[in-house]
Amino acid sequence: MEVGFLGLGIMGKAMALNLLRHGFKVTVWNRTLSKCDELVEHGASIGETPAAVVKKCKYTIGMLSDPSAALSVVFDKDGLLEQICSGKGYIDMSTVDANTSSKISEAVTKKGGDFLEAPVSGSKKPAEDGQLVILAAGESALYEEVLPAFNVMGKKSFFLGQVGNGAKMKLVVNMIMGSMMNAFSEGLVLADSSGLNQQTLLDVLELGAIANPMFKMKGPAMIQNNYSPAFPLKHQQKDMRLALALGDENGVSMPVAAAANEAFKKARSQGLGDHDFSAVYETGKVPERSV
Ligand SMILES: NC(=O)C1=CN([C@@H]2O[C@H](COP(=O)(O)OP(=O)(O)OC[C@H]3O[C@@H](n4cnc5c(N)ncnc54)[C@H](OP(=O)(O)O)[C@@H]3O)[C@@H](O)[C@H]2O)C=CC1
Ligand SMILES: O=CC(=O)O
Repeated sequence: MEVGFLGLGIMGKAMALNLLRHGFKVTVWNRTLSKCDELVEHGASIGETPAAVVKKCKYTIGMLSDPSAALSVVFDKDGLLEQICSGKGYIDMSTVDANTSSKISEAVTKKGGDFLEAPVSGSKKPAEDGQLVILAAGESALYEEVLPAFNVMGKKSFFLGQVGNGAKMKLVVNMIMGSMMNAFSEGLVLADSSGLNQQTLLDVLELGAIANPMFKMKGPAMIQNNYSPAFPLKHQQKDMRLALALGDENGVSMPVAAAANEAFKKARSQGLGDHDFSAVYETGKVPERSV
């Protein structure tokens, strides 16, 4: 299967490499074109523009940072709309809101193409290991056609019905994750400030009812102040913002998520946006008390 891939950031690079490793022919494009070089070393071809990629490939996948990037590769000059047509499919795996996804879907289908949104749950390591959870919605025939690619990138794919449902599911999941990360950070600060050993807290958490892979993976790095980015904080804040907007649309009160969003915003204003989202821990630290 020949697949186009737009967006070679933390996730896109790992996902495209997995496709190459499993024998897919992959044509890649990235806004910063030099990021394509490593993929070319692994056998990928380069498309000079999103339109050039779509011209060459029956199926094209997008993995872009946010709604504005997702819209840009579709609607801007040399964007994929210039070449999408009947017989071709676009699969947007970026985390965006349902409204963005619907705009893209309408434009693609108006040109005769097929559209699927397919955001993913799972971070850098699951992307590298082909262990993502794929939350697809849109054209069901396209879903069936691209399952071989999903099976390489993920451990489980869900088909959730009409366009928008994948985006919403992803935002709900990440709203919960971002809120949990803030509770965890506050717990680490409270343990430290009240004279407890943070590693012992991690050991206790690991053995109890709220043990989870995120605490286990992020905790040891956080207490070492290591925030090497797997999931950039700026993207987590974008997801909180979009989830809160979804809450607004549906009249759902979300005070916990709203507080978490404020903490992520504060972290961004402190220059932590490109660090891992666990760097929100820094915002809660108690300054050295003067005696
Ligand atoms: N990292 C993670 O753990 C996870 C991330 N996600 C979601 O996946 C998506 C990608 O995340 P991730 O790979 O971490 O992000 P990165 O920030 O590492 O990569 C973002 C990508 O988007 C491109 N991009 C940004 N702005 C534009 C633009 N205006 N036009 C064209 N391309 C643009 C970047 O290009 P350039 O290289 O030129 O900057 C880059 O390829 C996001 O929606 C994120 O929320 C979902 C699950 C997990
Ligand atoms: O979107 C981030 C993730 O870890 O999932």
